[in-house]
Amino acid sequence: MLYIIGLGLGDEKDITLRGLEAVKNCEKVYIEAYTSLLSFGLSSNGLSTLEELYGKMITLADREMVEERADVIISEAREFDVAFLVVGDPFGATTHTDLVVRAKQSGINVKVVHNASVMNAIGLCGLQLYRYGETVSIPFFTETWRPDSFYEKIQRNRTLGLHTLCLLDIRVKEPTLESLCRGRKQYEPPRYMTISTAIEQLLEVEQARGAFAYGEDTTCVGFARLGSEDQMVVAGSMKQLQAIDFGPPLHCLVIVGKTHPVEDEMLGFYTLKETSDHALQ
Ligand SMILES: C[S@@+](CC[C@H](N)C(=O)[O-])C[C@H]1O[C@@H](n2cnc3c(N)ncnc32)[C@H](O)[C@@H]1O
Repeated sequence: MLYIIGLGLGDEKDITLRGLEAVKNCEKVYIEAYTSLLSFGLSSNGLSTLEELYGKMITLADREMVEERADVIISEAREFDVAFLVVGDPFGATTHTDLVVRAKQSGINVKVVHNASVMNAIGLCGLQLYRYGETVSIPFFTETWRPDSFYEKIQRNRTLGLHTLCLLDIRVKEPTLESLCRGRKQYEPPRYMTISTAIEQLLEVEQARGAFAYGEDTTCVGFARLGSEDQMVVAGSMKQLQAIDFGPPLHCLVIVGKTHPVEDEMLGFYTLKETSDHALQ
């Protein structure tokens, strides 16, 4: 059996009882470490916190292992129970659907244990799930690669009066060119996009496209470290949020569409006038 288990968003305490029971019964435990991040990170310290709690060794699975060597995980699951842990919910990132499909096609039983995902945590600012449009991803721009397909999607959402959840890029562990040339894979440290960078890129694209999908004065909500003790939620214009230091990752951003009066009341609790305490729960 292959168990795909969501860990929630905060720390080691957010696993469900159902998930914990499954992990404890599995012979091998993998953790996926490239689509999200627990508040304590997945450094060796973070990993040993989890290992201690589960009473199991955990194998850190990078993108290459999950996407190119999924058959190893699947063939192990043919022999014994395997747990594959995902921060957030297993289906909060498209990539894990592929693992489920491949396992099922190989005749392996798959059991999914759900947990909180960024997709439901954003509701805490009072914007209602059914008033959200299509979610977009904002990738890191480079000198030569500045993809902007998110622009039309945001424009469409805003024309319909809908809110847009923007997921911000995570660049994890690319081997440096130099290390590859020397024949030894050495990885770059991960990069996590901040709200400030996301807004800078969004405004750059608006300036280039000029269709007034949004602008400096558009109301947004910035979220940092949702689910952790020091989570931060602030509502304000793009320009205002760009100037705020939201601290360590992960961050995401919502571009607010047309609001219902109840949404306005809730958003009021997070607007910038009361910034003495951003870490509203
Ligand atoms: C692929 S998505 C979500 C994956 C995760 N499995 C889930 O269900 O939440 C990853 C993106 O969601 C956002 N995100 C995830 N967790 C977050 C958190 N705790 N606080 C703020 N943003 C978060 C970030 O923008 C991050 O790059």
